[in-house]
Amino acid sequence: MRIALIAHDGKKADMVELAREFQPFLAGCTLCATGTTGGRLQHEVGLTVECLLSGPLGGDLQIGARLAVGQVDAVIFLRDPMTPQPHEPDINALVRACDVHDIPCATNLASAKLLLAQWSQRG
Ligand SMILES: O=C(CO)COP(=O)(O)O
Repeated sequence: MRIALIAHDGKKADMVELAREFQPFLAGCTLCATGTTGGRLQHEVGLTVECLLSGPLGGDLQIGARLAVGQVDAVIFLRDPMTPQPHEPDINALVRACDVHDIPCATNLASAKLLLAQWSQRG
C-alpha cells in the first residue's frame, strides 16, 4: 500500500507516536511525506520515507498531484485545527483531491488509528 503521511507542527508528536504503534505495518508500505514530517518519521521511527517538499513550500500539492494520477492509495493528514496555516489553500486542495479521487484520508488521530488498524489486519 502507498501511503502519504502529513502532520502539522502541533500534531507531529502524535504522528510519531502513531507511526511507532503501527511501525511493522508501515515498514511494509511505500511511504511518502511532507518534508519535516518525513524527516521525523525516518529519524525517530526508523521508517523509509520519501520526503517531498515541506508543506508550506508545496509538499501538500505534490502529494495531491500524485494521488490524482493514482500513485497514492491513502493519506494520513493530522491537521492542527487550532493554528492558522499560511498554505491553507494547498491544504484544502489536497483534501479536495482526496474527495475527488475517492482516496481514504484520515485527518485526525482517531480516524488514522481506525484506518491503520483495518489495513494492518488485511495483511
Ligand atoms: O504543513 C504541512 C502540511 O500542510 C506539513 O509540512 P511539514 O511536514 O514539512 O511540516
